[in-house]
Amino acid sequence: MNARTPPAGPMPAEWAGISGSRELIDRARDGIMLFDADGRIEVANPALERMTGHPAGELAGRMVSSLFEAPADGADGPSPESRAIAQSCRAMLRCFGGDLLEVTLEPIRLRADDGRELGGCYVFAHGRADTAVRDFAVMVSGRLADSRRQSEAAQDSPEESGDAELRRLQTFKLEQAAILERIAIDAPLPEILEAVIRMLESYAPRYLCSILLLDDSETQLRLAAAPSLPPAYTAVLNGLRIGPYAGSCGASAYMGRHVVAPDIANDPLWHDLHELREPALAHGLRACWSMPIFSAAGTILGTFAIYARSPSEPEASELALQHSCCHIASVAIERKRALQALKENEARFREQASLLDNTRDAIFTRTLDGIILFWNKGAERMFGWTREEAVGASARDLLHEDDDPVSFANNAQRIVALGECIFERDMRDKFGGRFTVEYRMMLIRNEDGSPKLVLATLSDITERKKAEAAVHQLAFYDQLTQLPNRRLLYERLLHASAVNGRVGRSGALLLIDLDNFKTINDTLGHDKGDALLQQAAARLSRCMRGSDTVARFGGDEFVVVLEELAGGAPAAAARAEMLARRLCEALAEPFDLNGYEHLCSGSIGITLFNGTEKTADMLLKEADLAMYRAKAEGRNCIRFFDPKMQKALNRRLELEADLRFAAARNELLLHYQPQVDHEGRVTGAEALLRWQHPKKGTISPEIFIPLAEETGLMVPIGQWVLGSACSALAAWRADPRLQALTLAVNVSIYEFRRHDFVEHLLHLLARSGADPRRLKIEITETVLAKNMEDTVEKMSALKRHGVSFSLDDFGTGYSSLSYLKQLPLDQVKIDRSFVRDVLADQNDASITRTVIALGNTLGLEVIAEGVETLEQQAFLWGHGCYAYQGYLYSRPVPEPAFRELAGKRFPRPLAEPDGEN
Ligand SMILES: Nc1nc2c(ncn2[C@@H]2O[C@@H]3COP(=O)(O)O[C@H]4[C@@H](O)[C@H](n5cnc6c(=O)[nH]c(N)nc65)O[C@@H]4COP(=O)(O)O[C@H]3[C@H]2O)c(=O)[nH]1
Repeated sequence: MNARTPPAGPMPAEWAGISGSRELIDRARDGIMLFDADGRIEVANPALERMTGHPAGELAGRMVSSLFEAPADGADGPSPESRAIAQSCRAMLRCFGGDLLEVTLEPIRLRADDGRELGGCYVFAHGRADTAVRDFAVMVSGRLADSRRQSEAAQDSPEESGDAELRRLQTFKLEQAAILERIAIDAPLPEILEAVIRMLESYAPRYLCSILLLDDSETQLRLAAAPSLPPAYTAVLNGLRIGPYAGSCGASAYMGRHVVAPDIANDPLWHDLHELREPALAHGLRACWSMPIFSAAGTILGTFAIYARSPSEPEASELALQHSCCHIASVAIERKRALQALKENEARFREQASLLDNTRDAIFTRTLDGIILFWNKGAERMFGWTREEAVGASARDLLHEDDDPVSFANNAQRIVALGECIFERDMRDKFGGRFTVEYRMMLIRNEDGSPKLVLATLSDITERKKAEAAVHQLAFYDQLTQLPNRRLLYERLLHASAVNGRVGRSGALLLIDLDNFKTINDTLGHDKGDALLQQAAARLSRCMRGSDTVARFGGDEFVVVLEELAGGAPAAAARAEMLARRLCEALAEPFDLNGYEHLCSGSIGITLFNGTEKTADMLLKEADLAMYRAKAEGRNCIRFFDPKMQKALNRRLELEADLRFAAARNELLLHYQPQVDHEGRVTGAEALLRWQHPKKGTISPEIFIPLAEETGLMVPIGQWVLGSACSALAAWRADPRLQALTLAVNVSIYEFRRHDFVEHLLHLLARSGADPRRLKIEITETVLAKNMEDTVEKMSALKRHGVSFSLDDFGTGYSSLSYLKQLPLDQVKIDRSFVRDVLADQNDASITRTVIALGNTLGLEVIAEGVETLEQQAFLWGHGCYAYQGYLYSRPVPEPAFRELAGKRFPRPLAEPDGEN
């Protein structure tokens, strides 16, 4: 545009050239007026009349300025003289009746080539002017100028040039529509951009155009379309850096505005751009006007450049065309990018969905009402419903959520409240198959935070649950009877005592022992023993209520915990006894052990509890004591624990604790009781263990030996005894009075059974230097009862080293005498219980005689213990027993006293007493 413009002349006749465009102007939504160089209105369209309320046709002929108040934005008034092309502004329009209306004004000024003012066109809009209308108005105005030029040059008839213009314009519009259609059908972008360029180039054949797009780095422009520009030039143009002096396009993209280089050869923007400028000039490109292509959001997408072959500046019409092309290009680029983004999103979504399909878990989404929206392959596999069947269906129906409506409703509430919840649930598939899942629900929210939908992830944990159940079964249940085992019993007992203590209720613990079970196992075999335990367990369970527990405590012992016994202690005891009777009756029914009928009974010990002051162990001990009382009192009976038992129990517990350290504290010692022959000579001694308790004085072995045997202390104590006896024997070797004596030592079955008993004893003998031939081991019949082979083997091994054996308490056991022949014994000992009444009791006398005869027959020495009187001695002597031990000679004494006794001669038995039995 030439700035040195001469004053405007009269209204040119060329206005008639727009007559063919009137229809378009009249139909426009925005107000349009055309005015001459003096500012007199020539044309005002109906939209403008509607806006201002001026009657139709009344505006034509008025001065433009009469319609305006001062401009609203404080800029210069929109008089034709003061407005530049294409600068929109706010203006106040004076309406019919005087009201003011604020509008957006798009002014377009028209000048002749010689700079004369030709008039102008104003477009009024309430908001932003319709770009299409604006472009159109600009174009019409531009065409007016062209038309005037042509009429001046050719003096053609105005109607003809107006028609030609209208045809070109219609062609342009048709092409524009065709391009929009191609955009709509998603034709390739380069094709569309090229069509946009061709549209302009065919409308204005003297120009060549290019479209460059900003690359991802936003620092360079890439060639997108330039069909008519020479390839040698476009090759250099491609990759143009943007910047303030980077040619028309580089500067336009950099500054974000229209940049005009009227003469490339002299333009400062092109000055430093030799590599581009030279080829441009070489190919006859002299002017370049570049316009940024904006996105709807206002960011720069690229540039649209028009090249002219002679130095020039754009006319209003050319600017309008360029603007229009930029607009179409922007729509095409943005739509293409949006479609591309959509496609990428879709691809990403499909990829994510296929990832979801690869998981083993079932994943689905549903609305808050339960309508399924998404259903992955895992869900198809888990539930058997295909995606087509599931999407749109109700989760309630598909997943049988009504199976447990309460828990489901609770979880649905929880998820809305907490946003997430996890629970385990049994489910059913389409075909009725059942399985267990870990069900995770997560609430997905809308952007405003309101609940949108629920994402559910379900993992099948059926196998894990089974494995857990199997582990639990192994850990807490007895495998033979399937009853709770000892560990679970302790837990239940703990729980029962805690609950009962809280609510002030009583409970009872029953310990049931099957009478003579060991005999069944030993005589009938383990399979029958197992069958008996299984059937007994089933019978006991049948007598129980749901709240009670029957457990297998081990071996043939069962424990019952009665948790909820109503009433006080007496009522609870009565109830417990009643149940115990029922249990006894149940056990009394004959058992069918794989075809073998067996009658059984049980002994039951009961203790009551109602709080936690007694531990599970204490309760079990109490029931155990009561059960032993029941057994001692004839089996098949029921006994309650009473506090006296408790006292005894306490004493026993204390003693046990003390006994544990007795050897270490040197509280154990050996006493020696002489053994005498029929000549009255001391032949040996029996070593008898004594416990010198620091507070309780001497404690009898008859009290502490059974305790040691029960508590596992017998082995270390027995080892101490054997060690001490060996040491004594070794010491005796040096004393002529003692060196020929034997020393009898009691060995418990618990010591004898140990696999290394022989080695250990031989080691003690060797270490001490004692003569094995002087050591006599006293064993009881219980040693013989089990594993005869092992017993014979051990005895024989020791015998080979000179150790001899005496059978203690002979006659008191139940064992058959026949095995005596198999044993490498040296001596049998008549139990002192027979000797005591041998003169008074016929039975004892005859047993004593039989034992002596048997011993003699087998070639074994017979010794009698507990000989207190000369009469007893005489009886024994008279029936062939020539060795004695008893208070008649001496009580067990400490070693120094025994040394004295060893040299002593006791009176020999002279004759049998009168009145022999
Ligand atoms: N009424 C009466 N009693 C007499 C008479 N002569 C001896 N006695 C007692 O009879 C018991 C004999 O020992 P036992 O039958 O082996 O019976 C022993 C034995 O079974 C066990 N015992 C003692 N010391 C040991 C030991 O070191 N190891 C093992 N395993 N058991 C032992 O303790 C039991 C009791 O031992 P003690 O109390 O020492 O009792 C001793 C002894 O003091 C008598 O004329 N009249």
